[in-house]
Amino acid sequence: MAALCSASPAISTAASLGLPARRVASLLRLRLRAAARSYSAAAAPRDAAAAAPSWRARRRFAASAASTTEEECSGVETMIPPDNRIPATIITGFLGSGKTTLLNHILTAHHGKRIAVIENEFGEVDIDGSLVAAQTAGAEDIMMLNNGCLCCTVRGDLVRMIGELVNKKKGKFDHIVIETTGLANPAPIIQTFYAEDVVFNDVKLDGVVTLVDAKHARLHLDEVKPKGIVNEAVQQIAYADRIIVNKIDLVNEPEVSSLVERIRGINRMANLKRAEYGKVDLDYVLGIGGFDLERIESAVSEKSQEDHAEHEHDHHHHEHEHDHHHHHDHDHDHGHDHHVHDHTHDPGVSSVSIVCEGEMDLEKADMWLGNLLLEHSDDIYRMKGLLSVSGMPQRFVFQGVHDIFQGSPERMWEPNEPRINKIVFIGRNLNKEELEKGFKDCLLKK
Ligand SMILES: Nc1nc2c(ncn2[C@@H]2O[C@H](COP(=O)(O)OP(=O)(O)OP(=O)(O)O)[C@@H](O)[C@H]2O)c(=O)[nH]1
Repeated sequence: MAALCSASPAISTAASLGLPARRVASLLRLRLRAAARSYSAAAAPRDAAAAAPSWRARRRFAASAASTTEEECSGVETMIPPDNRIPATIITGFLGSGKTTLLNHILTAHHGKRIAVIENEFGEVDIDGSLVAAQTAGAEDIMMLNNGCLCCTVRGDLVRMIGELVNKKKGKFDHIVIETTGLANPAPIIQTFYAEDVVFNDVKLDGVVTLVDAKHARLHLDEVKPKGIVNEAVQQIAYADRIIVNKIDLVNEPEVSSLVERIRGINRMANLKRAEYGKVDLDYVLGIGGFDLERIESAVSEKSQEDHAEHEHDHHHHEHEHDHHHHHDHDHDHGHDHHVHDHTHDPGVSSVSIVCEGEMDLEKADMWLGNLLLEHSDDIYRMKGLLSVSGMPQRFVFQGVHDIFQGSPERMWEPNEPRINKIVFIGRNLNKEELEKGFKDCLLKK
């Protein structure tokens, strides 16, 4: 097997490299194994300058996995190397949910960070007055993207702007905040951070913050779109690391709770807070490391444990709701098999978390994950996991966004620590039973 020789955890974007399907299939199968090998066989960079070329190398995982030989790798790496790139936060949320209000809160608060802002106002020529005020108050630089929506037409502009910021102003700001239009699907914006060298080498995605309008969100979430058209309100929640249910002054407590439950059905990985006028602690939205491997545990641990139990409840609840909304026109057997029902109707966007004890067979897990992503990467929006791999003294952590995959061994297992494997998926048409079976089939048989 060809080995990846990279100092950093491996990232692959096989499909985005435009490779033929068969080649992509074999490359995807190398993900876990190559990531594990790159870790154990390569030397850690000592500083940011040394780290820079390896970031490039690891994103080109698919290409280098095929061309690098095992003998070229040397040294032993014992931890995930530091990432000193400039963090960037994406603020998203439906029209009028409070994105600009949150941005102003960020810019006017005392946090000592110098923030550069990229604002995507669809079709608008000028920034609104409040933002100008905020600029005076705190923003290091405000750049406008106003020729279209970030998620479709202006990705090139975003890349150019980030490049410009980095080239001309590096050292003058500590954080980039990107406010998207209310109709943006965050996926292509997230992918920009991995797909473009200009961005990837100097800037890292810190997190996706999604504002949800407590008063109007349900309307947008329930909107049935024509086949093949994404519901942006759902997508924005699905990709979030942090969710702010905003404008709670406009609704009563039961309304908020039912909305929170609905949001949890879509995304169980994100933290969620309720707010008025976007007023949240700044460390809730900045410096969150939503895509950092070393923070995987917090995304998949207690929350997913506790969510796991809740999920069962939600699952029933949603199906019940679904039945009543869409099937008045035929008789409904409420006593029928739960699982059969699951397969006959589109469950939409949801989260699935799986926890199991035991040791994973790396070959099997690699094959399973490779095939899963090959067949379903369009539907798997985000994924995070922590594995106990047979023969590996460290915990193996990974995360992915569609076909982008990043994984690495992390800290050592403690002597008496239970060997638990956890994986959380957020995506469309997720089949929990199938995923659970596939994951558990990768366990080493005793
Ligand atoms: N009552 C109430 N109004 C709010 C709250 N947060 C924001 N608003 C108001 O809601 C309106 C829309 O807020 P914005 O921050 O402009 O929302 P946005 O998401 O940036 O809007 P678009 O850019 O048009 O998508 C403004 O008039 C805000 O003052 C809140 O918590 N409660």
